[in-house]
Amino acid sequence: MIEVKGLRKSFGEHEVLKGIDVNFEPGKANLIIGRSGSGKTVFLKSVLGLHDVDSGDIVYDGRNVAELSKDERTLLRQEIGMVFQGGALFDSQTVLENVMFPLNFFGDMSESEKRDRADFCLSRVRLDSAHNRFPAEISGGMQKRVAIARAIAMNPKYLFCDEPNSGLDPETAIVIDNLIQEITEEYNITTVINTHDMNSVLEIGDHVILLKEGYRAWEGTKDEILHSEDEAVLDFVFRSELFKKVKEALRK
Ligand SMILES: Nc1ncnc2c1ncn2[C@@H]1O[C@H](COP(=O)(O)OP(=O)(O)OP(=O)(O)O)[C@@H](O)[C@H]1O
Repeated sequence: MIEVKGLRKSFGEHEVLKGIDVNFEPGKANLIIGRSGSGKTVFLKSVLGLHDVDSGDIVYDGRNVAELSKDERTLLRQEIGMVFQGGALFDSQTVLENVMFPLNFFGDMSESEKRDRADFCLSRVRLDSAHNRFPAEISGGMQKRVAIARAIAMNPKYLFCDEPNSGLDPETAIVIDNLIQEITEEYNITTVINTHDMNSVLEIGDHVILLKEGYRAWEGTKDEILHSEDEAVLDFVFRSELFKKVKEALRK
């Protein structure tokens, strides 16, 4: 579990996160939603330790990040997988090499163990036939699968995904959402996903956190969001035509 308590983060005079409290449980897809500029990326980066925060606590299974030594932070870092926007694969490396990258960097496996692990992760994301191709030679959906395979290579306890669906058609986006959820449940990972995509909320929103102007404006499940009459939820939800239709149908 990841506990976030009273998280505040400013850039100069601009306070972006205004005291956020939230817990992320393992085995669940925890979704952060909110308008552009509401602070989703700053929040994700703050929890990941990529931003120094002004105040608040970030606790990974009892380990308060602020109190960890440099070595303990390095160990924690190895327990975290990340899927960045756009996949962020290395263009000059093959699919297999991309997945082996964290194993080369952190692990102490032999070459054949690393290959076996990368093979396993690629087959787990149902990508068995692209090992020797380069990212530019495969589709956007396949690139996301490679990014997920790389993120789970080190068997992470925590998985962070920043807009994992960006640039994908709706059908492929749902496949990727379901894959992330399956992996989250199967390995009991604490997964946190930033998303703009209301389809994702309907598909995999076990725990949804709505950020608004740096506050946690609402928190609940995908089913609760559909029935919520909360002002912040309505304000956000009714920007999505799909969601608007679903909600109006439920009201009838
Ligand atoms: N490094 C930075 N320096 C100064 N301001 C920043 C920095 N990073 C983010 N901000 C500001 O913080 C606010 C929240 O940005 P953030 O990127 O977290 O929004 P977001 O909800 O992720 O938006 P989007 O959905 O468009 O990605 C914005 O006003 C942004 O300008």
